[in-house]
Amino acid sequence: MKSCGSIEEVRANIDRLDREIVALLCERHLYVNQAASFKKDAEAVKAPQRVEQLINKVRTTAAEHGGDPDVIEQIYRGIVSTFIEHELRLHRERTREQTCNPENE
Ligand SMILES: O=C(O)C(=O)C[C@]1(C(=O)O)C=C[C@@H](O)C=C1
Repeated sequence: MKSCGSIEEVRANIDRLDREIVALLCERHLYVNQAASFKKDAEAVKAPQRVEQLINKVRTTAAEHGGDPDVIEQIYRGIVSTFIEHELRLHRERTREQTCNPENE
């Protein structure tokens, strides 16, 4: 990270990083969508043990980068709970499609 000489330079760097972060979040979202199709019920979608495991991993990664593990944990809890909500909706829609489709009877 370089030291900036103006707020414009700071914001240009934030914008540059946001483009990368959003692209990575979009790729992450595609994998989360795939995860939903491997799950049987809402409990499996929530996967609380996996959430705690990944929180521990991102806390470690934050520390390795000289970051603040508490801030990163807070950000990730927001990301994962948003994905869980989306995954639950996807799962409900798929379950409804399967029960309503006569070919599945
Ligand atoms: O790993 C999974 O099972 C996922 O569905 C992905 C993910 C995530 O965003 O990382 C989302 C929902 C689960 O609560 C756990 C993790």
